[in-house]
Amino acid sequence: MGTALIYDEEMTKYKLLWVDPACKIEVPERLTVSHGALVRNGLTDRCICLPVREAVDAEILLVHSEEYLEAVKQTPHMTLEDLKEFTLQYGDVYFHPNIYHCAKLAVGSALQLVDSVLMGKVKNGMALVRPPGHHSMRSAANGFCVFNNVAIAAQYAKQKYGVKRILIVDWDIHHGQGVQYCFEDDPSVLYFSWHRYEHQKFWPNLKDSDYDIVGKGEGAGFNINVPWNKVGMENSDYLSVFCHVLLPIAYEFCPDLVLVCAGFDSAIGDLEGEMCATPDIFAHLTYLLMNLAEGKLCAVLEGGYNLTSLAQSVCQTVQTLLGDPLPPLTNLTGPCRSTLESLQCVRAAHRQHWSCLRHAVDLPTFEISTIRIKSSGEENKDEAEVWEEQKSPEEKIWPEPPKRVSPRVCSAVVLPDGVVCPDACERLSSSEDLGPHLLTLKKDFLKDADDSAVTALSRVFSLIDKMKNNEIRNGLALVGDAAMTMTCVVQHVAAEVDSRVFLVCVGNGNIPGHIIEDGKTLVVQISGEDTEEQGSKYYVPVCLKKGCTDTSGFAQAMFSLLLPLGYQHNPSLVLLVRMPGSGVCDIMWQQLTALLQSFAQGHTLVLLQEDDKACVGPTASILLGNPAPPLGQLPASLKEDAEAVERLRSRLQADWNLLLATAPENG
Ligand SMILES: NCCCNCCCCCC(O)(O)C(F)(F)F
Ligand SMILES: [Zn+2]
Repeated sequence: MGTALIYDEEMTKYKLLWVDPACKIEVPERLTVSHGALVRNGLTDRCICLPVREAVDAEILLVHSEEYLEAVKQTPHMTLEDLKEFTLQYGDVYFHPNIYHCAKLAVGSALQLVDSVLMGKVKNGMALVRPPGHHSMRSAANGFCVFNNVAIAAQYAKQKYGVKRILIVDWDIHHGQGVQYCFEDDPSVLYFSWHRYEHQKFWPNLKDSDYDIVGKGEGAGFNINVPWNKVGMENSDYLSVFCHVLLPIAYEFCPDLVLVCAGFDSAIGDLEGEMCATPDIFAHLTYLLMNLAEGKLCAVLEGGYNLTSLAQSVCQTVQTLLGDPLPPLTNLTGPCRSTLESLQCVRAAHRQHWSCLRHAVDLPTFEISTIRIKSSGEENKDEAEVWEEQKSPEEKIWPEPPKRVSPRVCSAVVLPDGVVCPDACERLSSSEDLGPHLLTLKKDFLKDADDSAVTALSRVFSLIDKMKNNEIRNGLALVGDAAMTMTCVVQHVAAEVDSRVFLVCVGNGNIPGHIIEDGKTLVVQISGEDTEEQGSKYYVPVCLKKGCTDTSGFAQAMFSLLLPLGYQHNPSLVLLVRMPGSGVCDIMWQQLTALLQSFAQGHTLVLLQEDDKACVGPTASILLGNPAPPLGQLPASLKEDAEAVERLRSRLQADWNLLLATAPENG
């Protein structure tokens, strides 16, 4: 199944007709440059382009009041003066004779996208729309928004398809208060938003946007606000919020559909957001959401005002939806202090609502956001602050996101004769010669191994060589001795200068010390064996009381340990080994295999032990880019497991600061 793209140039046919500094950034070119970039990068040809349609009244009334809809209906016939008059009743928004038509198309585009995903015609998609939607409320336009495209899409999905749980992720730099108000008492819609807040000093200046607003009544816990109290946030900040807040809760919630308020004013270069995250971060944010709801993800454009970073971010998002390998994220320096304070506060506010947070170390709730803004007048600001505001933020520059090339072959496999090669995988031909390096290895490691083991190892090595040359994206090998093969592979790869291996070992089995000491190989071992005391900076033994059968403990280790470590290690190869008798369930194994494709541009080598040949099919399915099945709503993990993971994180976070989720006590 493909990726839908919905766009129509009709939605460029309205603009600001008078002087209004607050609205002048919302221009038609936002859509034309975004779509133009997709065309130029050959991405529109790879998508399924769906036609737009106008939303009908009944669909708009899923969220908005009749009186508001009636009022907006009058705008096409208004004179310029009437339009100005009409606009005055709302904030930071403008009307135009054609905006009602475009607003219906924007809603209709979102609904077309939901239809095509939920009817199984496409696997995911993006709608490039204007006017945006997430600020508009039941009876009010606001913040360039007329109808709440994504909120209507959520209600529509519930009503028409009986969707039980919907996750809305709003990565626009502004708080989508319209979405929050629409679902604040609704436990079937989990709304997550991060937004520039600066202790309520930033638009829309609402106390309702703070971290302690968690939803009401039945909806308590289903509204997550992550305030950015400083500008200049980077990729590390965004990733740490995904790893330590959004993903654990989202997996516990287990949505049937994911909607994204895809605003790109949170990217570098945008004068509204003033953040420093680069466009390629959206490739990762999109990917991290694609293993929820079996990949049913609908992204709808919201904001984004720097036409260069907007176009690049849109392309990064669509390329990920199409299944292209993710770009490497370099120099992740870890979250800043302000982010840690926000993380700490949000996790504290939601602890009582989500079991994944229940055992988090005791979290004092910072009073950071109770620093109320002094009375809004200038008189309280010292001249430095006033000057600061008047100084225009300097022109940001950033590198063009790297090209993301899909190798000719996605998945290559090495299987013993008699084991069927899964569809769409390429079996490595047995003609591969025994590389020279092997003969030395044979002496060192394989002296007593039989020829079939040596042959299998030579083929595994050629899988690695093909990944290095980007001839294949990933590989899977069914071998006689997974542990021995693992050791040889690490040895082989570590011998190369700029190689770094991320070894994830599921199940019991000892990891030879010598493969860890050079700092090029980071090992995370998830098992039921208590090997904690042997931990080091590069060897992270996660031991789960009930072993790998415990999905909650396993999932928690995945998000709060494995993801941050993997991002910070930034490997050139991911080696995923399933030890015999690990007890890990297939779905968890598939989720892990999927998640690890965030690293090394998808160059994952999976090693399975021969008697695990039943895992070949399910593993290959994920390596081929199919979404992992849902884990189901996750119960609380065992207290001692959660505490064990927390102890590991606190031991490791000095070396790996993406693990941090609380602000250090000292000043
Ligand atoms: N310096 C100009 C002040 C502008 N204040 C209003 C900002 C509205 C943001 C709208 C948006 O980006 O959130 C949307 F996604 F809805 F388009
Ligand atoms: Zn915005």
